[in-house]
Amino acid sequence: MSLLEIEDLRVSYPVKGFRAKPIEILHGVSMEVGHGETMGLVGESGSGKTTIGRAVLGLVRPSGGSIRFAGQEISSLKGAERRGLASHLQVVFQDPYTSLNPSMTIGDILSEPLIVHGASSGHARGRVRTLLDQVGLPSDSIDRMPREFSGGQRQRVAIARALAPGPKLIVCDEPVSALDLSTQARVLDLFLDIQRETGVSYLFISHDLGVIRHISHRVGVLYRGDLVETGPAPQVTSTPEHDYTKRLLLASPVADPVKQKEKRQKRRELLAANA
Ligand SMILES: Nc1ncnc2c1ncn2[C@@H]1O[C@H](COP(=O)(O)OP(=O)(O)OP(=O)(O)O)[C@@H](O)[C@H]1O
Repeated sequence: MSLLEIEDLRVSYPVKGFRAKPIEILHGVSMEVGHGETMGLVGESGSGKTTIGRAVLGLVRPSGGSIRFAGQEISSLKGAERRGLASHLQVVFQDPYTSLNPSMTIGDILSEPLIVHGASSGHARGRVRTLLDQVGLPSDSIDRMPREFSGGQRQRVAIARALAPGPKLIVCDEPVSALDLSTQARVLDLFLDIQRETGVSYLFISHDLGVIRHISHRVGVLYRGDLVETGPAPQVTSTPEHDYTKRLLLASPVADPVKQKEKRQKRRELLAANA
């Protein structure tokens, strides 16, 4: 049994206007995330990646299908039952500038989820030091404010906060796209190290095929609310089967200008063949 099993997931959003019908964003998505696995979810803006993450986190109610976590149906959980899941299911958002409370110290930001789950303040303080070490931040960060940190360091704090309750799965929603390239690489490596140490699973959302290739064991490609291709990361990101994935691959930038030119030509040919 996989840790997360999503089956025929449908989500619709309301549309403003008298008698306007809700618009369906996800049209029956099925996918799984195994224990200790990273499932990468890639697709262009508006394809519904974040909506899948929000449905898993209980932030949006599906109009159909099921979401099972560790064997339990969670799509209709509410109140205390949903809150009880929080220690197993965490999230890291895209923007490290807005996701941390600017008026709290790093120590308080990291202690909060521990104290909510019943830890004493002494125990929480000790655990915070371990978490800071785990994400590569100095222990004196504990008394500092988020504004004193760079974007990459703030994202490390956000990762530590997600790790605090010892989750089984972290939904990572574009967690490196607000960072510059070298910081991206370091934060991605941190995600990999943490997974090796803790066995946590990731549902890793990104529009960037390069990022997805680097971090994922398996990849799902989302196109306009449908999962059009799923498979091992090396296969999907180098020899994709679906035309949309081929276009996505040819649209991703490469450093070598000759290769970039070849890619542009292949992309033109593919588009012409499908015109
Ligand atoms: N709360 C909402 N109400 C109405 N429509 C929404 C809402 N949230 C998202 N949408 C629409 O649902 C579609 C999918 O959005 P979603 O954020 O899931 O896509 P995405 O693939 O994550 O895109 P991006 O990479 O730009 O974040 C978009 O057309 C978006 O405008």
